[in-house]
Amino acid sequence: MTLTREMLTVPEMYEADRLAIEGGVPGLELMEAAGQGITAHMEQAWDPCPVLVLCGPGNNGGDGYVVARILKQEGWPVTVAAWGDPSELTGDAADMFGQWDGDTKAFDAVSLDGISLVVDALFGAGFRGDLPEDVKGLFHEIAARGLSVVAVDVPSGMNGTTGWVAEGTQRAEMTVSFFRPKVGHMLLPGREYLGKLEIVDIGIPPSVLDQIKPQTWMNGRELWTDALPFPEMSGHKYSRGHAAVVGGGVTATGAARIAARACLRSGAGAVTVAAPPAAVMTYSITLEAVMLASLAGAEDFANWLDVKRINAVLIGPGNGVTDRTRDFVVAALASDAAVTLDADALTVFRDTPDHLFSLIKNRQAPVILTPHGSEFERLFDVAGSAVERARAAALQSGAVVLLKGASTVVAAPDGRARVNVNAPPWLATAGSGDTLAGIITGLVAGGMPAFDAASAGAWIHGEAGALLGPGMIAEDLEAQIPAVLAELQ
Ligand SMILES: NC(=O)C1=CN([C@@H]2O[C@H](COP(=O)(O)OP(=O)(O)OC[C@H]3O[C@@H](n4cnc5c(N)ncnc54)[C@H](OP(=O)(O)O)[C@@H]3O)[C@@H](O)[C@H]2O)[C@@H](O)CC1
Ligand SMILES: [K+]
Repeated sequence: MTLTREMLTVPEMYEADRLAIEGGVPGLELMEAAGQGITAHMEQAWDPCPVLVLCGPGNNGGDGYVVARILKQEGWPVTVAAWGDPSELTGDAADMFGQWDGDTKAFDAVSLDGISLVVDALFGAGFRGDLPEDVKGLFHEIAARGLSVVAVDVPSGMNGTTGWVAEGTQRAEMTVSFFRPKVGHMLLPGREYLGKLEIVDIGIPPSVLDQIKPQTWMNGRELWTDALPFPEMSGHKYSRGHAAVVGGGVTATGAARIAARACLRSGAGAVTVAAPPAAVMTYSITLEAVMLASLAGAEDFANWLDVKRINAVLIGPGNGVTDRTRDFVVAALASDAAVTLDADALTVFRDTPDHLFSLIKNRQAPVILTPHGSEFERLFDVAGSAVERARAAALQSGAVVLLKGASTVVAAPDGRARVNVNAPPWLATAGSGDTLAGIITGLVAGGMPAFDAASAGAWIHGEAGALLGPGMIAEDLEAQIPAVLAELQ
């Protein structure tokens, strides 16, 4: 069931292609099926109209010649323009060019007059470097005329693994790709260039995935619903876990309150805010079901975690970049509880990230780090796409790393990564991250494995934001959690 959520890197897609051919599916059949899949989606979205098919020098161009042939057979007025000399095509693409029975214009001779729709079959998985100047020029003119573009596999210029786009890459209205989505399809900036993404079955047997063993998934309920901590009839509140949320000082209590409530709603049987004594009064008049403990220093905190058998701790929201915050993190990491570190609890280690990582690696219980982009950069010196960076950070730290962004990535130290894309843009609002950290901590307290809890937390958070719509504030999110959980049950 989880099979349909995998995403492939470009090398993995080439491997899928190779294994399918080795298993007896001819490459020409895959290309024919690719062309059929593209035209089927085009015919659903558009009535026959004058179409320009731009064909490149590799197999992406080969797909283009299939599209041109099928559309022409079905009565569409088709113009084909080739980038490079089509007589130099090799392999399946040369074969498909041979089967194209219309004219093929030279790239610099092409006119957009009278054209309504453009098929971009110039470069796909094999693109590297910069777009050629003449391609950029034509793309610019296509955009200026407001013509709709259908991209084959990826908009030409986009990297299917990283989502990176070369200068001049043209936004498509529809992108048709094959077998499984590519990781880059879900990452920015590429994700915004695709238009509607359609994935077509081209006859690659799914069994090739047993050999490829993809490590990246589109986050979604099929991946973790079974591990959600729904309470049992025989359970009582402490059997559902007791979470602690470390609270900030008197002028910064809101973040911990938001997180604690989200935590209680999401699976913890009980939640206590561990507050500095001076702030206890503020917390006590603003919390009801969430309990309160007055804890002066890290030693008291460590003893209390033990006595109360706290099984999940959240530190960070509103905590301040202070020695107290760092001491509380060290105490929490010395306990048996699962630990979520967010915001200031990450930033306090900006000068000593290796110290944090060694504390994480020297414990049994899981740790989840939930940085946004700049918090991430303070701890990790890694390059690449969001998936590559989150994965490298998880490996380096020994923690599950949830890197927040428009495409939030959750990575495990064993190399698995999930990309979450259900979050609406209005979810980027003050306090939203506190809610997310609270949800995750609640799920962990309820017994969910850390990687699943972080994945489910990101999804539930996104779904709650989507239910609310524009104008929502972080305080609203918590009240949506029951509806989202009910939908998952
Ligand atoms: N895999 C599958 O399962 C299936 C794959 N299929 C299709 O195959 C596509 C992959 O085909 P592909 O490997 O031939 O690569 P493709 O994207 O056509 O480009 C290579 C050509 O572009 C050139 N080139 C590159 N960068 C350039 C630049 N900056 N500026 C100028 N030139 C540049 C490059 O030149 P070279 O680097 O060799 O000098 C080479 O000539 C894939 O996206 C999908 O559409 C389907 O048929 C179904 C089955
Ligand atoms: K393309």
